[in-house]
Amino acid sequence: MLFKKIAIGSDHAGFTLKTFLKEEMLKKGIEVLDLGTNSDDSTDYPDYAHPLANAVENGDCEVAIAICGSGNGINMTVNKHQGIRSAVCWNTEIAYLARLHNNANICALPGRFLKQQEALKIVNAFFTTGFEGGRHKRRVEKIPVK
Ligand SMILES: O=C(CO)[C@H](O)[C@H](O)COP(=O)(O)O
Repeated sequence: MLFKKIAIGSDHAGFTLKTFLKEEMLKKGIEVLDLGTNSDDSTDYPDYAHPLANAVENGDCEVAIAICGSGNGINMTVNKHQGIRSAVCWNTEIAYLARLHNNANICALPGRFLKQQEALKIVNAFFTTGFEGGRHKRRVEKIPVK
């Protein structure tokens, strides 16, 4: 694992997977900042996405896991923040490339479409892969709207 502390957040559709992944990260000795939600009662994903993005932007954590039902809404929301590069990761190869080529700092997961063990493999791929730099650095630097 490249990171000692991560943040995690979800809406109601991601709550069960968030709980599972948080426990798995804690077992590995990773510190976890859990920004909610705290039950499967219906919620609005932006209410959890913005605090999660803020935690990464302000340096509380280098990386985070964001979960909603499809992964899309929470991904769209965190990507509104200038310092965030979030990728919806639905398999290990996508997670690997999100880090290697895109230097992604948030792993967005579709909680309603992943089995827990699949999600764990995806997160492990994300957290163990470094940024390749080189030509990818030039491209990543061109992402922000000036
Ligand atoms: O995936 C999501 C956003 O992209 C949400 O988790 C999903 O829209 C929630 O749906 P519902 O209110 O019907 O449980």
